[in-house]
Amino acid sequence: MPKHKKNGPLSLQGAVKKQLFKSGVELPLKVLHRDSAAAGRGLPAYLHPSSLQQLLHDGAAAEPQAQEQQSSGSSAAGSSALFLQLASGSDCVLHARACADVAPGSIQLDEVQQANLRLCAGEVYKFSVFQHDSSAAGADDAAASSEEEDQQQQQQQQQAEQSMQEAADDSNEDMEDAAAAVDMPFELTDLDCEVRLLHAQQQQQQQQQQQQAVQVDAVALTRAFCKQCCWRVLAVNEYVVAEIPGLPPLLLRITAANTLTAEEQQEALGYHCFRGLLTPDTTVYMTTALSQQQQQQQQQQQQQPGDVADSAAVTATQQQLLQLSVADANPNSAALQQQQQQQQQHDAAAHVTKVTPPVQSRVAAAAAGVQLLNAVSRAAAPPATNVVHVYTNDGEWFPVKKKLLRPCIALTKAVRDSGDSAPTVHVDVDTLTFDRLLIFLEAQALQRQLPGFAIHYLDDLQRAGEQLGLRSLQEYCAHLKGTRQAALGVYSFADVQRANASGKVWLLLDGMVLDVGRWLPEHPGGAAIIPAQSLNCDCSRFFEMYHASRESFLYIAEFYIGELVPEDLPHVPLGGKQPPSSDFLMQLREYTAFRQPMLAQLAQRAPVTHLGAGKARSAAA
Ligand code: HEM
Repeated sequence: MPKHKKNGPLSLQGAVKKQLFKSGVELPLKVLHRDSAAAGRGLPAYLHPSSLQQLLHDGAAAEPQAQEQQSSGSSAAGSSALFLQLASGSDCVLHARACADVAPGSIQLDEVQQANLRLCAGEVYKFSVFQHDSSAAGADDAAASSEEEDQQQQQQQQQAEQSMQEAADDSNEDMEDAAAAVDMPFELTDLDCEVRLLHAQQQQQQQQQQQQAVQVDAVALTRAFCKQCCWRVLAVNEYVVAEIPGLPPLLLRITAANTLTAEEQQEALGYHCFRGLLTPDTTVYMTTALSQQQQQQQQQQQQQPGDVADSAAVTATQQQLLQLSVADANPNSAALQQQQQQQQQHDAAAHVTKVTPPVQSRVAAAAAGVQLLNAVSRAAAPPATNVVHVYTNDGEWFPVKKKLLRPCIALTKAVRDSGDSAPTVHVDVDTLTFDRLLIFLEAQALQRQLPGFAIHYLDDLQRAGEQLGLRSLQEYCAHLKGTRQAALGVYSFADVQRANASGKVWLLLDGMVLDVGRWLPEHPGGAAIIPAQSLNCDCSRFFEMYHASRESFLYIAEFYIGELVPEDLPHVPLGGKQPPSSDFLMQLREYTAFRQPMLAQLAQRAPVTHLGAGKARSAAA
């Protein structure tokens, strides 16, 4: 079971999701500037206690979701700390506290907070209480919570509260309260930060004269960062300014955030994490930032065959990463000692050279203004085998989870490929259309609201659906265009026989009519067996015999074109020597609940009393 089952990421195209998510009371607040260099870095946003109360309590008559927010926020009321976000939706989440010195109706933010939220001092913006939408977790996480999960969550929460207690010092008590305010919503497993000097240009000029970069101990930096940000919500591309005594201020940019482990990510569908809660269990990776000019130089170096060794060395520096848990911010912690021991063992085994990078690396780091010492690389991810590498007709490449592509029946072979490396397919679809197709697939897989594509994209999308055998997309586009024909029908046995005689391949499976013609070349059992054995009969028994797994059930919806008129059922010969088992039929019906609307319509219509060819056919959907 995924560790973060209920506390998954805010995922699926953050912007879209944020719009769907109603955020309760929206309070206009005027932004007041606070000089962080003078007041101290890493302080929360401050607002007047009355504003905080308004945010928490004015929404008494709000919608249920908003009320839920009130209750989650009310625990923060006592401690006068909470998480806020822009009402219009923002990735960055503010940790805010009440302060009587701030004028009512305003909020005091330092320059980093303003930059993160793209706000100008003196302007008025609407804010609301932030609440993590746990329903946005991956599809696999969408299931209702079982007792076991609840217990696990309680345990996790107790553990977290305990470690929170341990990690607490005077300066982060407020942050704990704020974390409690959103009921421990979504913990980060790991986070990547890119480091540079805050005042890079000025510093670089000085360094150029001195020909050296500022040397930063990655361990000390991580400790400082974690101490400042523990129990705060951090978002990708958010900036944090960290200070280490004796060094100029450092600017950290969050470059990646994950609430699932690498293995869990492999499994999860539609996982797009862009923010989460930093906890004592989060692993933080640090790397130096390369300036644009350096990146260009690096690319040029890589293009020159003779310089391969040099460019590799520069890349290695860029990849210098630090892995350190927040809990290890305490130098005496057992975890740190254990990790150091493990690291020593690992280094001895892997012959990792750290601390002193090669000369080229030092030059690269110097240009970025920072040289990280004691950096350790993130373990390389194993090659993914659960993806298909899809190349679009304009040369773009998408690694897509096999599970997500399953409804694309034209890709069945690739999806079912069980080789050691991920299969590659080329599709005659352009990048933008394929991107939209993926959004559709993801919404469909996660049972979310389907995206409302603009009318001018629909033709391309419909064609892409046809290309990839994605019927649901074809139908959806037709539906959006308002030209949807009666896609599903009620067919007589004679209709089916006639279709098969005309070269189509229509199967009858427990009363369902399935058009599998275009898919035959992709059928894992081969293209020949179905037409040879299963036309013009009920193929339920063959289906049961040949398909040991239930995977084949998952495809049926893609072929479903309607129902056989019930009166004809007794006249359809059975394929195979005996009828299908009742167990099989029960399972089949469980997997084909999509039939229900058609069956309900059939139950209401007047019975047909003869086998009149074509007469039974009626538009049903
Ligand atoms: C909508 C109709 C069908 C679908 C979606 C379908 C799907 C599949 C799938 C996914 C497999 C891979 C093995 C598995 O998952 O169990 C498979 C294998 C196979 N199918 Fe089908 N199938 C269909 C109809 C049929 C019919 C009607 C026949 C026979 C008349 C048939 C014969 C086979 C055979 C012989 C294999 C290979 C079994 C093996 O290697 O053990 N299939 N099919």
